[in-house]
Amino acid sequence: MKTPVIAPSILSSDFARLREEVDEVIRAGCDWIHIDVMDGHFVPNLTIGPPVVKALRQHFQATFDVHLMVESPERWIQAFVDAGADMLTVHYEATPHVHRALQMIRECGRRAGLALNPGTSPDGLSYLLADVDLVLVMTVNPGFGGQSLVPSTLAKVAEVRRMLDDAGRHDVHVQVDGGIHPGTIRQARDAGADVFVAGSAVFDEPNRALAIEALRAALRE
Ligand SMILES: O=C(CO)[C@H](O)[C@H](O)COP(=O)(O)O
Ligand SMILES: [Co+2]
Repeated sequence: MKTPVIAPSILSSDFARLREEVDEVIRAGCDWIHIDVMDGHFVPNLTIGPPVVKALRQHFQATFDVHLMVESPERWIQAFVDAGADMLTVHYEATPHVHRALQMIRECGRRAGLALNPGTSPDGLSYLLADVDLVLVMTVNPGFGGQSLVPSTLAKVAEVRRMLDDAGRHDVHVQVDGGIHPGTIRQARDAGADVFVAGSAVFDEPNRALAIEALRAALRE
């Protein structure tokens, strides 16, 4: 089984203290920093753009996992690469040119992720298995933190892991995002996920080290 990756989503952090918030979760032992980019079109919320990623990159060497919830993400790939993203995840539903978007990310020397909304079938993934380093199975509808995990998405996690295994792509990460906390993380792991995004479960807790440890402890149970 792959080593679990804990990726706090800064969407739930205090944006007025963003640098301190990121510093705190890195010191608390998180693995990646998950950055939610929303454009007000693909999802009904607006968040972070390349300047904020660039500003954080001046201070941190951690892995920046950039989740692009934007229409036509291919327009933004170069800007986020230049800003310091290590991996970029695009939504299957956000562009008719998803294969090209994944190719562009890899041509920039970055890891490419493909995200599937709760209502999206993983069938299309079968044509993209060679082009992904990560599959993000959204466990909530994208747009906001603090939602409850949609239970039907866990069967999709298992299906995606099976497709990857059948294709010999054991190296590909399966990420879950939304509603992950100590009470749900183990189910997601048992379904086949190895990367766990957690926003409110980390940033709504006063002690972030304890919050991250609670997630890891739930995985060990
Ligand atoms: O992509 C996202 C929302 O679209 C966030 O990463 C996700 O919602 C994390 O928040 P929480 O852990 O509080 O559910
Ligand atoms: Co996200």
